[in-house]
Amino acid sequence: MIVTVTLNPAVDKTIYIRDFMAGEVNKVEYSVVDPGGKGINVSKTVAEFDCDTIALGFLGGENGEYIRQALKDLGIKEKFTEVSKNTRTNIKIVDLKTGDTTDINETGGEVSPEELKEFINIFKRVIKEGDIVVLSGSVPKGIDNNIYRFLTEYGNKTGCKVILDVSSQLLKEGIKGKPYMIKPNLRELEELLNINLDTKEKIVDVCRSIIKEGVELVCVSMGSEGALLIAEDFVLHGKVPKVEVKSTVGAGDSLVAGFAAGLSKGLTIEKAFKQGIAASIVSVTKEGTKAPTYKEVQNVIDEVEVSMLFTSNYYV
Ligand SMILES: Nc1ncnc2c1ncn2[C@@H]1O[C@H](COP(=O)(O)OP(=O)(O)O)[C@@H](O)[C@H]1O
Ligand SMILES: O=P(O)(O)OC[C@H]1O[C@](O)(COP(=O)(O)O)[C@@H](O)[C@@H]1O
Repeated sequence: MIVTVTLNPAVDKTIYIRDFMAGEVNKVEYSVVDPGGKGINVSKTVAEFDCDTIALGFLGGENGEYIRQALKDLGIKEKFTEVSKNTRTNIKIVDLKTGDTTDINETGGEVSPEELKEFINIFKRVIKEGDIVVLSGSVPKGIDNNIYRFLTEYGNKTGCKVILDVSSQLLKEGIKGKPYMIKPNLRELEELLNINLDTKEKIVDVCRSIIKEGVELVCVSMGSEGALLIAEDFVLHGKVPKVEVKSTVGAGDSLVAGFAAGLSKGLTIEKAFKQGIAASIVSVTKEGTKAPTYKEVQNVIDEVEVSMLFTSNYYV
């Protein structure tokens, strides 16, 4: 089972504008709406891979109802904790001329201590030995920065593989729980360490120090430059072909999803990584945060070039 946790889901509204200019009147060409939030996007994609998945977290109000119904329509199981505050709406502005995306993310309504307690009880009841647990995204008000450390430690104790895709202080604290894998993008990694990472060697070195803290794998996504997968004794680089970008929103989630789906089906780490990258490539060619299908991913998988950059103690 792939259990996803989205503590701060969102209705993602992606607005397509040609030549977007902040501070000016902009004409919307068209827009799309999707159930979103990082863990939910992962569940949407792994479900396309025929993996058993369940989505957990908080949902409330009209937006919460919309997401619940959308997941039901997609045949995705969920056990979200109902909260009193309406789930947020995140606006994504995609410039049809440049392909650039501007994210306008709401913070998310406050979660009460009782609601948090209920979620934790559900989490403890749902996860089982052998599950892959994906913990992703920001947290709404009312939740401490150490929540992911707690959930990761509980997941480890239960015998799950925990994948953590969060940023800033949440990532710093979460690493202390020793997740199986973290997936920062390059900007998030630089922010975490307050350092400029302008070469692959520098990235590998800092990731190795994170691995020393008890994380097994660090997957650093680098947008159109592909991604690195760093372990104690190897480094893989996945290169991506040039594609027509419709929306980069959810690309990282698709990478995590393709990887998690691969692991749950018993693929090697290298093959799972390749599948994750292929899923992320398909994701950027789709509007909004529409999930890549299994067939679409298999159609591009041979275009992903995965090479070994480093083994044991020398660069190859
Ligand atoms: N412009 C792009 N062209 C091709 N692939 C892309 C592009 N942007 C992102 N990707 C793919 O999506 C992955 C995740 O994107 P990235 O922007 O690094 O993460 P996040 O969405 O978490 O910020 C990348 O590693 C890459 O495989
Ligand atoms: O929880 P956060 O960090 O505020 O991010 C939420 C946003 O991230 C997304 O899940 C997209 O994430 P990625 O582009 O990093 O894959 C959107 O669906 C959502 O609006």
